[in-house]
This record gives sequence, C-alpha cells and structure tokens, in this order.
Amino acid sequence: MDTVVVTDVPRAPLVAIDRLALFGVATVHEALGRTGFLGTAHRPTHLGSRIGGSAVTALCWPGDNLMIHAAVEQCRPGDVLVVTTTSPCTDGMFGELLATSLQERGVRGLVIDAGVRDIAELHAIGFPVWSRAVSAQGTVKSTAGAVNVPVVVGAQRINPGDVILADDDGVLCVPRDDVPSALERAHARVDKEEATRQAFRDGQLGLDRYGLREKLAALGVRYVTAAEYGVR
Ligand SMILES: O=C([O-])CC(=O)C(=O)O
Ligand SMILES: [Mg+2]
Repeated sequence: MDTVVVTDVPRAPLVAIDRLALFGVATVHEALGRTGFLGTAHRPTHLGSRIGGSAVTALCWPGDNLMIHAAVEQCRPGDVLVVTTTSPCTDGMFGELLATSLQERGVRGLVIDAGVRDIAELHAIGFPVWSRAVSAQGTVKSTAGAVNVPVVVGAQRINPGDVILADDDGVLCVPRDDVPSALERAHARVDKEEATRQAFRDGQLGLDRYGLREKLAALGVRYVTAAEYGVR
C-alpha cells in the first residue's frame, strides 16, 4: 500500500451535488442503470438524513484511526468522508470528537466500513453516519495508511472526488464524470414516476400500465377460481 496523503482532489460542483442529493439514493441508483450501490451493510445512525457530497477517502488499518485524523485536514465544505480498513474491522474508530472536527470543516457526513461510537452525541450535534457497526471498542493512532486513494467499500470502487449520496436506503457512489448524466436521467425518472403515481392514484394497476398481463400469459401463468383450485 502507498502510504500517501493526496491533496487537492478535484470535486464536482456543489450546486450539481446538491441537486443530485435531492433525488435520493434509490432514484439515482435506478437512473444510473442500477449501479453504484454500496450494499446493505452500511446503516444510518440517523434515520431521515439525506446527504450528498464529494468523497474524501481514508484507508486505515483495523483498530487504528490515525489516517482519519490525516483525512480531516483534506476535507472541505460539501465533502463526505469515506473510511475503510485494510482488513475487516467493527471497532468504534470514529465518534463525536472527530465529528465535531469534521463539522467545523463543513463536512456533511461519514461513511465508514467499520464501527462508530458516541451515537447519542452524534445525534445531539446532528452529524449523520452510515456504518457497518456500532461499537464502543476504542482504537489507537499508530499505523500509516492512505488518504484520498481509490478504495473499495461494499461492492463499489470509490475514487476521491466521486459523489457520495446517502439516505435511509443506503449509500451510493456516483463517479464524478457521471454527475451531469445522472442529473438528467434522475429528472426523467422522477417525471416518469410522477405520471405513474398519478395513474396509481386514479386506480390503474401496474399489471395494465406495464403490460404485465401479456407477460404473465406468455410465462404460462393461469387464472383459476378458488373453487377450481380446491379452496373452500
Ligand atoms: O476518539 C476516538 O478515537 C473516536 C471517538 O470516540 C471520537 O472521535 O469521539
Ligand atoms: Mg468519543
């Protein structure tokens, strides 16, 4: 591993990130052809939070948060810190003190492929975290790692400067170059969903709206009465 701290990573424009974040994780994931989702392991400490920001990455040794401290210095307003470890770890590598430091730098939240602690205090200061675990287990500050190198979290490779979206549905990575097309496609999807929502309110069924009756027939699904099926 290169033990480096990479500075001055390019970011997407904040106005574009903010617009994308409003759509939410599920919509942007669908708009991108169902890509970018980190998986189900990262759960929010604060239900109801929805954030978007540019990734600053920290690659740490398990049980060692030295590189989180190094990463804090690289954070700018509108960033999201993404922390992972060189081997699996659930220790509470991050808590309210680090969150206070990140908040002071305008960071919007943390995604950590390890544990977090001080949950009550994180709630009190309003700093949202998506983590693999909650754990009081403390850590040391001893081993060199890296800041702002590409990392893999869950199923995704995250490059520093990629856009991270996070809400109650989980965490999504949008490659920085894909932000303009993601915005366009998310808009189109929202318009389509609004038309579908109205149709459902008006009583139309998904079976008819999506042409699924024909699909069921083609798949050989038969309709039988309860009596025919032997239901009393
Ligand atoms: O200090 C640590 O190692 C983690 C923590 O609890 C905090 O940031 O408040
Ligand atoms: Mg603490």
